[in-house]
Amino acid sequence: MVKAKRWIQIKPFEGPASLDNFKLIEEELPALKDGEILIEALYLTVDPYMRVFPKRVDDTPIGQQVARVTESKNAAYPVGKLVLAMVGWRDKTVLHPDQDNPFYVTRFAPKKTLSQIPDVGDFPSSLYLGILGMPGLTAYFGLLEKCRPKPGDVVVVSAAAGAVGSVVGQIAKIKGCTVIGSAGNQEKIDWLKSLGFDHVFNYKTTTVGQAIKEFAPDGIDCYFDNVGGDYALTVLDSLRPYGRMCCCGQISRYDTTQTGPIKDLIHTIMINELSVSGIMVYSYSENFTSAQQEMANWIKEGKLQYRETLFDGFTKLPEAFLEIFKGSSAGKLIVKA
Ligand SMILES: NC(=O)C1=CN([C@@H]2O[C@H](COP(=O)(O)OP(=O)(O)OC[C@H]3O[C@@H](n4cnc5c(N)ncnc54)[C@H](OP(=O)(O)O)[C@@H]3O)[C@@H](O)[C@H]2O)C=CC1
Ligand SMILES: CCCCCC(=O)/C=C/[C@@H]1[C@@H](C/C=C\CCCC(=O)O)[C@@H](O)C[C@H]1O
Repeated sequence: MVKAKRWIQIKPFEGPASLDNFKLIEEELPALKDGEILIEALYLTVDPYMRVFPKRVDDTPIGQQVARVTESKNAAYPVGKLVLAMVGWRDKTVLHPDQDNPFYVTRFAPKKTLSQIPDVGDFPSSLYLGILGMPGLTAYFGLLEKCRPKPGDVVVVSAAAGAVGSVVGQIAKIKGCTVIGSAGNQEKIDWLKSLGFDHVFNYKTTTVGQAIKEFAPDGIDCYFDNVGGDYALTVLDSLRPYGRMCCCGQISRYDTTQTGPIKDLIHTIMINELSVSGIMVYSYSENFTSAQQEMANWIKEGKLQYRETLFDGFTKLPEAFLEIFKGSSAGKLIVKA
């Protein structure tokens, strides 16, 4: 019998998430049936949506992991093979490779629990949870398909030092844009400047309105919104005619019970003929591999850089998750099991 650990959420979030919301349990896994495999987590992702996505299986928080097959009754999945699995915060899992993803919701999640690691080059496998995985793909499609940047455009990106924002800003530079990013501490600001961002400001000490006045007095062409709230409303109001906004996330609103004021955006959108689009990255599933290949090439050519903040140990999952909302680390947050 194999003993496995998994985290469960023992009480709903009320206000900011805390360690008390989670508990680690141990249980025995069933023996493998024909066709099934046992996988063991190598790297687990923590992402902002985990704070608000309502779905749970066995009270286990949602999430993808890079895992290794360690026992197999399925010839297509030999021991040692690496896979991507949407099984939540579990260190070991018995599953059938063809099984449907219990977290599946149209456009919001992969249809199957298991996905293949794309063959785009020799990279550390943790990157398939970050720059070559869901967050990187969100940046790629959100920027290129929704913001449609042209050379010379002024692009603003919020939460710019995060897994999504840092890729957005770099791709915008590859496309010849002027990039303005924001982050919450000096270390992140220095990193973003080293990546080639033209202007970076600390949104905790400079309002986005002040930053726009200083760095983009003639207005903005593209806004990649990761934070929502008043920040988003301010940038929306500074978009030039035919400006594009990609509404990617509202992290400023996730870790709280409060909701902010809703303003009437319709007039602004109409009068400036703005395209304000939502994005759900899995709508682009069919084009993932070509996007991953292009980003992999950019990484190899030194045009795209990545950064990871690693938490060491499966027991660190809740701590890593809370870190998202503290905002003190840059790049992709990953837990090494
Ligand atoms: N639509 C889609 O398909 C997807 C959307 N997303 C969304 O993209 C956004 C970024 O995700 P990702 O890059 O993975 O996140 P990360 O966890 O990498 O980065 C999160 C960062 O957001 C900033 N932040 C945290 N709390 C707040 C707050 N209250 N107000 C303002 N900023 C805050 C912090 O940086 P700092 O304070 O230094 O700026 C923090 O480090 C999220 O809103 C997420 O939901 C992500 C993936 C897919
Ligand atoms: C719900 C707030 C998060 C929105 C932005 C975001 O981070 C999206 C990430 C998706 C995620 C699915 C998340 C939420 C879907 C909500 C569905 C519902 O029924 O309310 C996951 O699939 C990876 C990203 O595509």
